[in-house]
This record gives sequence, structure tokens and C-alpha cells, in this order.
Amino acid sequence: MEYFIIQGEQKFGGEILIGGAKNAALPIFFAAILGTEEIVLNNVPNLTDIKYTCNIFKNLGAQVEADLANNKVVLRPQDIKNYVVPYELASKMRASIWALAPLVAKYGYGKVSLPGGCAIGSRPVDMHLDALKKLGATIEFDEGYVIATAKDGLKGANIFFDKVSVGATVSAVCAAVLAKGVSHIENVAMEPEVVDVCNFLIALGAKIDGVGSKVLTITGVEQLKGVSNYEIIPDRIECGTYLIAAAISRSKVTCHNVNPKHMEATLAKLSEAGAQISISGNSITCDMAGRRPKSVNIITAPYPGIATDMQAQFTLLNSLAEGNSVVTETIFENRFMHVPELQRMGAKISQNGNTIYIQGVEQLSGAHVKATDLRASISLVLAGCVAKGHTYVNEIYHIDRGYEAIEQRMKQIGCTITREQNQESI
Ligand SMILES: CC(=O)N[C@H]1[C@@H](OP(=O)(O)OP(=O)(O)OC[C@H]2O[C@@H](n3ccc(=O)[nH]c3=O)[C@H](O)[C@@H]2O)O[C@H](CO)[C@@H](O)[C@@H]1O
Ligand SMILES: C=C(OP(=O)(O)O)C(=O)O
Repeated sequence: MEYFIIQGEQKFGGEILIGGAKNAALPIFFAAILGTEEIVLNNVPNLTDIKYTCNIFKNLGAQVEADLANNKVVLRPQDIKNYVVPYELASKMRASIWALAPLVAKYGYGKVSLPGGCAIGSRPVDMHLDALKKLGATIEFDEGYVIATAKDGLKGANIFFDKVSVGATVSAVCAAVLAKGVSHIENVAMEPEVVDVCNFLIALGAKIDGVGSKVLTITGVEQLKGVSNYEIIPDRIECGTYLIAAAISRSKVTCHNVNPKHMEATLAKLSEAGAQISISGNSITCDMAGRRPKSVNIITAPYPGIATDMQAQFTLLNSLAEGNSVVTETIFENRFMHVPELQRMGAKISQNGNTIYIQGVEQLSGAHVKATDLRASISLVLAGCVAKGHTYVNEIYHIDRGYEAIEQRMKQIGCTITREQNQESI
């Protein structure tokens, strides 16, 4: 197993180019199953989750040319001849459930191993399946697999989501674009990543109205084509993470190649914490000008609220900020695994259900800590960079799922982290 060793009391500062969004790229890869011609994707992040998704695509029989070093992937979904995503591939990441809707919409049959729970919570898929049923699919379960069938194709329907779900919105949209007739989908997720999936499908020829609003109206088309150059949106979470790095080391970081409109909730909280935020075109600078950040209360919420994917990073900021704060996680029932690890580093945090209470301290101290999920992991890495002494962050494979070239990018903004391998796994 690999781990990071991090010398403390480093200072973040500098400029960094942000990559494509993992949470847009993954659903777009699965939506690409719907195409019938070559699809060229640019700004694809070089992440392990993308490599797993390429393997799923190849396993379906499609051709994949991945040049991830240059963030470019060519997909040829016209070659798909297998409609099953086996356990060995699906179990590697939650996103694999997104194969089901395009497979049943295009081929009338899809079989995907159920992804199961994960460290941050149970992550059910009932809303994805209910949407497919509404569109006329038959859903069955067999030995850990979910099977969707629609021999005569899907039919347009009215779908109302009780809860806002990014995942279920993507599944419903991917099914409705090839369903016969019109679908109205209400109370959809408005996350920029969902908008990106819709724009991608429109580029393939889908008819979707209301993109970016709470209601989507989709008129099914016979088939979707390809696209010669589709650019994945920038990763707003990667950007927010590096801006928080500046805030906790009381310094200045500029992130380039971002969409500031996607960052409003994070930027508002950073301003409240005392940061000077400046925006110039596609670049954002966070400058603390040597000041200690002030505590900010956080309640995670669907977009345009504060993203659950920023909660661990804001928890770290509050752990080092002046004053007391309250952080409430409303999306996932178990997304506080970074808390006991930050406590080991000297953070003063107490928890009651989905709420934590933080009393900021001047400095954390290095410790051996375990990275339990993607955003928990990065918050521990950032904590280690500014803590006193050495920090050892174990089980870092989560970070490679969501942060491209982490060592190089950290280096660009002034901090060295070193990847090592545990003796027993060499
Ligand atoms: C609304 C929201 O913030 N979504 C986040 C969620 O997306 P992700 O797509 O993983 O999760 P959803 O948006 O679908 O889940 C939102 C809520 O709905 C529940 N649910 C979801 C699907 C379902 O079939 N049944 C059900 O009950 C979930 O348990 C959760 O409480 O995690 C991603 C990775 O951290 C984030 O990038 C997304 O921003
Ligand atoms: C938890 C995350 O991703 P995933 O849904 O891919 O597990 C995340 O992006 O923070």
C-alpha cells in the first residue's frame, strides 16, 4: 500500500492549472454508450476512475483510444456488443451504475453489478431504478446484478424526484433521450456536472429543454450520433480544494482554467473566512494576505449550495480558523471520517449525528492518519502540509481517484508530498 509522507510547516503559494471534472467526465463516459459514431472527449482528467471506466467501455466491446497524458479520449460506442458490466469492473467505483440506463435505452437490455455501499454512506440506487421503471423498463435482481429490460424500447414519462439526486438525474436523462415521446423530469439536480452531461447529449443530437433548471423536458430521438470535440468542464472541487490550501496557510493561490460561475458558494464562504477573492476571466485567486482565516458555518446542500465534496476541506479550514463553527452534512449519513483523523492531529471537534462543532486551533501537529475516502484524504494531505512535524497519510489510493497528478500540482503551489510504499506490500 502506498502512503504519503509530508513534512509540515510548508506554505502554499503559486499558480495551478485545474483539470477536467471527474464528476462530469464519469457520467459523460457512460452517456457516450448512447452514441452511434465516434466521440472525442477533451479535458478528460487522468484519474484511476477514468481508467476503470475505459475498461468498462472496452469490456462492452467498444473501442477506446485513451491518451490520458494529454487528457484526450476517443470512444467508439458503435462497436458495443455486450450489455453486461461484471462485478469485477463495477465494484471498483460507484459510477458504474450509470451504464444501466444507456444500455437499456439503446439496446433494450442492460445488466450491471450493483455497486453496494461505500465509506461515506449506503448510497442507494432506488431512484435510478424507479426512473427507469417509469420509462417502461422492467427491473429484476439476480445474484447481485440489476437487470433492466425494455424489449419494445422505452416510452416518455413524467418523473418527479422526491429528493435531489445527481446520480438519478443522470440515469433518467440518459434513458429519456432515446425514449419514444416526451418526458418531463422534475426536481432534478442542477449541478454543473449534470448540465455538462445534458450539453454533451445535446451535442450528440438529443433534444433537452430546461438544462440547468429544476425541470427538464426531453423529446426522445431515434438515435444519437457522435461528436468530434467535446470539452469536459473544469473541476470545481479540485479548484475549491487548492483555494482552501491558500486559506489554511494564510497565503495566495491562483487557479487557472476554471469556471468562476460554478464556484459561487465556495467563494462566498472563503470571502466570509476573510480571504480576498479576485476573478479574472477563467482564473480565481484566493489571497489571505498573511491573515488567519475566520470560522465559517457550513451546511452542505445540492447545487447551488455548498457541495458535500467540499465539506472535508472546509472542516479542515475551520479546524485552523479563529473562532467556533458548526458544519452540517445533509447529503451523506457518514461523511465525517476525516474527523477522528483530524482529531489525532490536534483538531478540536465534537460530533452529534450529522453535525460537527469545531473550535479552531492555531496549529495542528503531524500524525499517522488514514485516508478513508477521496475528500477526507485530500483534507488530511493539506492538513499535513501546514501541521507541525511529519504526517503520514495512509491508504492514499482514494486521492488518485479524484486528484490528477497530486504530487506535481502540490509542488506547483509550493508543497512537497512524497509517495512511499509500505514494506509489507513491496
Ligand atoms: C446532491 C448532491 O450533493 N450530490 C452529490 C453526490 O452525488 P451522487 O450522485 O453520488 O449522489 P446523489 O446526488 O444521487 O445522492 C443525493 C442523496 O440522495 C440519496 N439517494 C440517491 C440516489 C438514490 O437512488 N436514492 C437515494 O436515496 C443519497 O443517499 C443522498 O442522500 O455525491 C457526489 C460525490 O460525492 C457529489 O459530487 C454530488 O454533488
Ligand atoms: C465521493 C466522491 O466521488 P464518487 O461519487 O465517485 O465516490 C467525490 O467526488 O467526492
